[in-house]
Amino acid sequence: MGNRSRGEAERSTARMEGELYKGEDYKTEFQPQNYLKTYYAFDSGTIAENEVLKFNLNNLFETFSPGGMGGDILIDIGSGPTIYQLLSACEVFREIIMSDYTELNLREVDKWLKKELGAYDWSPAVQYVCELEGDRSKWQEKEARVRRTVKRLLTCDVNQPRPLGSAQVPAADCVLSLLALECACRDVDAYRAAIQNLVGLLKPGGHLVTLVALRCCEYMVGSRKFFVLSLEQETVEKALQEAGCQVLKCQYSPIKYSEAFCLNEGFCFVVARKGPGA
Ligand SMILES: C[S@@+](CC[C@H](N)C(=O)[O-])C[C@H]1O[C@@H](n2cnc3c(N)ncnc32)[C@H](O)[C@@H]1O
Repeated sequence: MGNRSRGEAERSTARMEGELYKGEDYKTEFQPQNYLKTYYAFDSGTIAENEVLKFNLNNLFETFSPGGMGGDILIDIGSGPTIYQLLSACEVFREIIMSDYTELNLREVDKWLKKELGAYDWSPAVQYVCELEGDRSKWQEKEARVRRTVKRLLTCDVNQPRPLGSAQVPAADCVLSLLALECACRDVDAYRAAIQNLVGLLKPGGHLVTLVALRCCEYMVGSRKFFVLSLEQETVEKALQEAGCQVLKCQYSPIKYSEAFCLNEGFCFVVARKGPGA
């Protein structure tokens, strides 16, 4: 067995047979750099993944352009190692709180916030959003604005009634959660509960913004395969309504990731408003 332990050997055999990681596994098996390389290479990456990112950035731009939604506090839930989701929102919220299930993802974000050596280069995505806003040359100002606006990095678990645990966090004007709930929830009941947990973080009248990969069952991060809950657009809308929200927008696109990385059938980008009784 050379210098590999028996445990390691068993683990790698399990992987070859297609072990599906989920839940707690995120803390040990989800490698931020592999995730970024595969899904967020943008200019130098694969066409399908670029199209998904553009769909996402275009919708975020429409949602958070000046004159649209804005306010004091935005909480991003399941941020992962990424900051692209804040490029439009940073212009219209005073304070952004980011959060993820794993410390490693938060560390990766922190590297970028502090401009540390080895931090991910988001400049192609930043330039793309600046172009949508009308001036591609302002990308460094936007990066500075994201760095100024993100005030806290917290751990979270969407499966808990209080996803941010004991952290003292004011009720939010907006909760953003992109591509995270379908990874975190083991079944539709858990998904419904997670939506309610996120709605609980909002002020009445606040907005929940979410992007869902539809009919997805798994995705790759490096050599690790992760479970994804398969969701239909109707299931997403119904969960939001049951949680006391009014669905204001549900933008469907048939685009897919590259099959080698992720099996899904389309996406929906949803904006919902928390009702007074929720
Ligand atoms: C596919 S990534 C999405 C990351 C990022 N939001 C994006 O748009 O690329 C899924 C994220 O969900 C997080 N996650 C997994 N289980 C979770 C849980 N129980 N609560 C909150 N986040 C969780 C993972 O750590 C990971 O960062």
